[in-house]
Amino acid sequence: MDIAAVNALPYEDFVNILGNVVEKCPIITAAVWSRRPFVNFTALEAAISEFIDELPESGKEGILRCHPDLAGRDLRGGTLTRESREEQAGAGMDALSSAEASSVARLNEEYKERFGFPFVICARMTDKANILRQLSERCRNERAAERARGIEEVKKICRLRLQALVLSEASNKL
Ligand SMILES: NC(=O)NC1NC(=O)NC1=O
Repeated sequence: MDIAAVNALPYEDFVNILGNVVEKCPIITAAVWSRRPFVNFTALEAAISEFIDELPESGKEGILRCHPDLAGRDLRGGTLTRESREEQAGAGMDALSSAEASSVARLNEEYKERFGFPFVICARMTDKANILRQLSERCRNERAAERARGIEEVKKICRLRLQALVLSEASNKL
C-alpha cells in the first residue's frame, strides 16, 4: 500500500490495518488519522512519534505497559500478537535454553519491580545475546532514562511494522 492509499482509508480501515504499529495501542493510530493527508511515509511516522512525545510521562509508561514481556507468559501461552510473535521468534526468544529462559524471566521481573513497566527492546534490530546483555545492564539505569529508552525502542518497532504495511519512498523507487 502506498501513502496515497493510506490517505484514502476511512478511519475504520486505517485503524484495522495500522492499529498495531504500536503494540496494543490502536488509540495512537486512531488519533493520527486526523493528521491526514501524509505527504510521505516519513510524515506518517513523524505524526505517530509526535503524538507519543506529547503524552505525559504516565502515558508513555502506559505504552510500555502494553508490551508483552520478551519470552514471557504470552509467548508461552500463544497469546502474543502476530507482529510480536514474529519479532520475538526472529530474535530466538521462542527457543531459549532452560538456563536462558530462567535468566530472562528473573531479569524481566527485576526490571518490572524496579521501574513499574516492562523491558522493551526492538527485537528485530538485535539478537539474543544482546537482549540478554541489555536486560541486565538496563536494570541499573534511572527510571526516567529507562522510560525514554523504552520509548525509543517502541519507535523503532513502530517504524519496522509500518514499513511492512506502507511502501516508503525508497521502496517506491524500486
Ligand atoms: N518487551 C518487548 O520488548 N517486546 C517486544 N519487542 C519487540 O520487538 N516486539 C515485542 O513484542
